[in-house]
Amino acid sequence: MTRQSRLLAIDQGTTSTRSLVFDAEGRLIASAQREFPQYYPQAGWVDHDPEDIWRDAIETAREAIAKSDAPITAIGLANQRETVVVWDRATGAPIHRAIVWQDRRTASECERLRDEGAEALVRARTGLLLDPYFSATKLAWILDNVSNARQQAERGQLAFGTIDSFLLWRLTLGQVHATDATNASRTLLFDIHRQCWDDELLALFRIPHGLLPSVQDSSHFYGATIAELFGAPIPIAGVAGDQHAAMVGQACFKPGMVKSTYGTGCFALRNTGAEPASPRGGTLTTMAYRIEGVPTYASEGAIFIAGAAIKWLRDRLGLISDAAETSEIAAKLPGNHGVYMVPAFVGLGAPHWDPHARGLLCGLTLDSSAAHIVRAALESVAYQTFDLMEAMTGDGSLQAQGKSALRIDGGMAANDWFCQFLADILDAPVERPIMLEITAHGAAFLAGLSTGVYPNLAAISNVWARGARFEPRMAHAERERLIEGWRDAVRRALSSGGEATR
Ligand SMILES: Nc1ncnc2c1ncn2[C@@H]1O[C@H](COP(=O)(O)OP(=O)(O)O)[C@@H](O)[C@H]1O
Ligand SMILES: O=P(O)(O)OC[C@H](O)CO
Repeated sequence: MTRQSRLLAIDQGTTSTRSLVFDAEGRLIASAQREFPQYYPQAGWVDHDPEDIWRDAIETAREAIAKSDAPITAIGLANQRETVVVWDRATGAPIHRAIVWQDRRTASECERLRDEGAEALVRARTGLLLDPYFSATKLAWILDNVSNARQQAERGQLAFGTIDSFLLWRLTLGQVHATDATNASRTLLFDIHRQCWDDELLALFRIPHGLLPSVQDSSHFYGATIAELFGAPIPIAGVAGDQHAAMVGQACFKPGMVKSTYGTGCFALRNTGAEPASPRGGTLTTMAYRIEGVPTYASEGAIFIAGAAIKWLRDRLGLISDAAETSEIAAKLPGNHGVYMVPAFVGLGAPHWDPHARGLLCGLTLDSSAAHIVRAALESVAYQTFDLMEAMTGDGSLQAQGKSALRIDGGMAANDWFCQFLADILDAPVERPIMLEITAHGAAFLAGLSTGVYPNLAAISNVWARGARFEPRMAHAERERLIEGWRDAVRRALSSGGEATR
């Protein structure tokens, strides 16, 4: 291990962009972060301005590099997944705002394709479902709705990418048009078994092949940044979708290991090894990571709203002024008083996959207070995780997977009350690493792996360090009662009147 190595991770998330410098022992040396605007042009639509993302990526990277005590060995990128950017190859200018993973504008197109019987093909090739969450229908929407876009795409004048591809293009001034296998696996266009773009899927979604980036390993030399950006070229040596980077950051390298990341949404991934698991109960089959050409697969449960519910309490309801207050507010209550929140603000993801579900608060009485609503928001994220585990294992327990602890990270993992409640509801221990910036850590690890900072995955496992462990301590009957109350609330929120759609 090279002692003076410094790895820069750029973690481009849904609500903020941050750059962090780590040393080879995994210590955080420097960081910088910016929140950026969210655009909601219509109900259920969510856009980002790619220029905001580019500006923040560069500014935070420059700031972190300036604070670093040694030169940067390599850069790793982690990014919000599925979000679509289309840009002009000649100018690098986006032709439309980025359409964000949370955006539901293509729900009816997905329903049309499902009615035509396309879901079996999609499920078999990609491990995913026909849901507006994924990239393909968003990309087709841009081609169909921006004047001349389809013609330009067919003439090879445009490029498509998830956020990683767009940043790679800009960092290398158009020399690199690439993505990694984890990001590709979220587009609905990539065959996860053959590890290539799939012509039948491209035809189904009407996507010209010439738009697509090349697909590389997650740990790979992608190219070097142009010298003008950071004073000297720096190799870009790792790329992964943020949830996959978190798998690496949590050192979930053995089959059966599970991590759950609580940022804007919550994404639980279980390593299934060299073979893709058959999807069950509304979970997805996806890549964990791809290293030296060898794919490692994962089962995934995706919850669209986790920390975003806490942000909503702060920004829209004004019930709190800081997310961190929620831990103490919830802890002061003896119970939830029968109040539940189903934060289906953008529909429900796994295991229900109901884009038309909408959020609700229920069980309110004249006794209910703001504190009950705050607690209900925190509780909802734990119940949703239980639903994911249940979908993955059949009974909600982590023990059923032969592993006893769930490794968690992301903004909400800082909340002790939430961590304890999660352990109680899952009836399993929850482990939180010392380093909560696990996504960025994973991106740095991937860059360090391809530049010789780490010889192998075992060296990365050695860097992972547990910060806290929460043991389940809730009585069985209480847990059952709470989960039953949650199930009742979810039935009310589903658009199909209580039946899970898949
Ligand atoms: N102490 C806390 N308790 C509950 N939620 C929190 C806490 N701190 C941050 N959050 C929530 O976590 C989210 C930020 O986490 P982060 O991992 O930075 O998200 P992202 O990468 O999606 O932008 C925000 O939605 C915020 O509301
Ligand atoms: O920005 P995050 O951390 O909420 O992650 C977003 C996911 O990648 C969407 O699939």
